Amino acid sequence: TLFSNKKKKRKKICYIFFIVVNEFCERFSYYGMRAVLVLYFRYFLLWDDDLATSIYHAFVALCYLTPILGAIIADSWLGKFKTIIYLSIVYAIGQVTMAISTIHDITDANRDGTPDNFTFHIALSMLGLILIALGTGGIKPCVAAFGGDQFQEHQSRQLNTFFSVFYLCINAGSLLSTLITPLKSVASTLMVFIAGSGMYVKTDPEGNIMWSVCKCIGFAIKNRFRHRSSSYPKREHWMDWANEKYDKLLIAQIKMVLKVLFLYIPLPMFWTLFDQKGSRWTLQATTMSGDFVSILISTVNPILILTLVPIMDRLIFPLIQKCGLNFSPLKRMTVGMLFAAMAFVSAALVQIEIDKTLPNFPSSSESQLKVVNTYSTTLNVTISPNEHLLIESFGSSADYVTFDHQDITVSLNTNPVITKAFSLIKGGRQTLIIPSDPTVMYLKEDVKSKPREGKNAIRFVNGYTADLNITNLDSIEPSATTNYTLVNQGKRDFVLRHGEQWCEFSRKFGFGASYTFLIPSTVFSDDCESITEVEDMKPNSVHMALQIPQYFLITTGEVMFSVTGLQFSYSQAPKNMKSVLQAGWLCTNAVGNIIVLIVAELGKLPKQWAEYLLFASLLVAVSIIFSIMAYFYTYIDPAEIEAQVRKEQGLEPEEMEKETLEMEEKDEDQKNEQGVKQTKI
Ligand SMILES: NCC(=O)N[C@@H](CCC(=O)O)C(=O)O
Repeated sequence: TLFSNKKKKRKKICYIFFIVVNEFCERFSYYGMRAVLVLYFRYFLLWDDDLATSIYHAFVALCYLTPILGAIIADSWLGKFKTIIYLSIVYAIGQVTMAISTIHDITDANRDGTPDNFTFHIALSMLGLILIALGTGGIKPCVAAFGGDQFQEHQSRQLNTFFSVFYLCINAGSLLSTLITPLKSVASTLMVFIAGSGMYVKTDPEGNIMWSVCKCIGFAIKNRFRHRSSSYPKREHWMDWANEKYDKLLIAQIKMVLKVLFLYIPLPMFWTLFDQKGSRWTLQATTMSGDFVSILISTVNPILILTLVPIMDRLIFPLIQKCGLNFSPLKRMTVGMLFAAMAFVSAALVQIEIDKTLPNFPSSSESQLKVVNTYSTTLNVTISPNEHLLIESFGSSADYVTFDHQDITVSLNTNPVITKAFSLIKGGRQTLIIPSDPTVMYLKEDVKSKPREGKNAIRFVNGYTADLNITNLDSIEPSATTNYTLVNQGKRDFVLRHGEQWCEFSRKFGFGASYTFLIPSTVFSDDCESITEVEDMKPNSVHMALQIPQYFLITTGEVMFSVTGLQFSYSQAPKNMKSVLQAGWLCTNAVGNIIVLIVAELGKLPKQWAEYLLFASLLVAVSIIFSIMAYFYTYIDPAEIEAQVRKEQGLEPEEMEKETLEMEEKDEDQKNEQGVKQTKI
């Protein structure tokens, strides 16, 4: 017995391996593609930030809504195994379609590097994304439930370990996806999964279960309405009004599912906060300094998951249990929510620090102006009605001057005095450039927010007497100013050229600054030494390491909330509705994403830290509601309830046989475990 049990255990580990490796490959492909999706929208399809972000979130939401479809197909029609195979093929076709949509040569007839027919590329990429959402979402609830199906009812400890390992694989896949291309993994997902085919425990679909569930619920509601008069005796549960027509077992199963789905109502709020990691927190990082921005953003969550899941599973949870505390799944989920709320409090504190260092940007009714003087002498600049600035040659005003009106008149103390009227941009920042010929002074628009991704915005004013060529920029005419170019942090070299003359200058950049470089007429004679720099926006000074606590807190919350939620959804679902409940669980994630979309559309509170605190408070309120709901929830053993109902109905011999077999196996396992313990002693 000992030998055969060991063999069985090894076999189980082997086919569980196929399932978790399958999940690893699938997540690897999904996250790999997702990581470059916004960049594809921005730089290939040339969409603006808002559209790119909205379509990105809509895609993520769709990926978490399609599980309903996958679950219906699996539980009612194909079974989980075939659903995973078929939808993986859909997924692979989606990835290939997406890959084809990125080949600009297909429509680039004039070979200028940009597609000629954007509609074709947009249509193809949208088709690809829909297929990927169908594939990834469709197989996701089935893989988790299918993995769970490989365990028997008495193996709850192993089942919990499975879900932890499953979650580890999700995050290992997402971590590695940042390093290797996603396409290859779709094929390997399928191959790995099919390789284990002969070993899996495959439960058969039980007819169109979702349709039966809907009809049964519909009948219960109709019947209840028909018997609304107080002369009819009340029933224990409103679903009992379906008793007249439907099987007691189906009614009992629906009651179990509805009970859990009701509990899910407050859960999207967790995902609303969680999903802002990729939006608000990423934006926060762009206003901070530190050279690990992209690595931090894409890898810190999976790295922490890989570390925290084993620590929680092997150390923290057993320790809590040893202290005699009952840390039930629903309590863990509540604590997980509180951790996420703390993460947002931490984000708010970091934001307050950042705000102290941010420039004072104009409000929507204000205008800001700075003056740059490239005239040969110091100038006295008067801006009506009462602003007086003394500006050295090749210097600038100390900071921006804020106006609550747009029409200004500028006077220079030249001989004769030069006066010119300007109209400023409402809510904008501008620089008044005074060139070597001050009569042609002009306004140039400045950046009014921190440059993207911690980059630096730079531009040049040509005070030289002829056209100049600067590395990577178009030629600049005398007295003109270039538009801003974004440069990365670190040392950058620029070569200035006019005909045969040239000189080179280097500059070390930090993060998120903006500069205007003033090129004097002597630039070639002093080898670029005389180029002066005007700091339009200071570099970021709050270090990105300050974001680590918020990432740590939210990931701790995720481990408590999400891993437990997965296990809970599986263990509380009746056998024929395991994938449906997994899909319900994933839908909480979809709703969370949709809320993020709405919040992004509605705009922000004037102060970002206040928005973070608002979200933290909302989640605390929701977790209180959830803990009250959880208090009234009684954990069930779906198999036991099903067996009881069957018993009441009179068991069929076939089922009785199956159950006896399972009981015998359970006994065998227990005896074996005791045997192993005795041998160890
Ligand atoms: N760390 C992110 C992560 O693991 N995300 C999961 C979502 C889990 C869930 O919704 O239950 C994933 O990508 O599968």
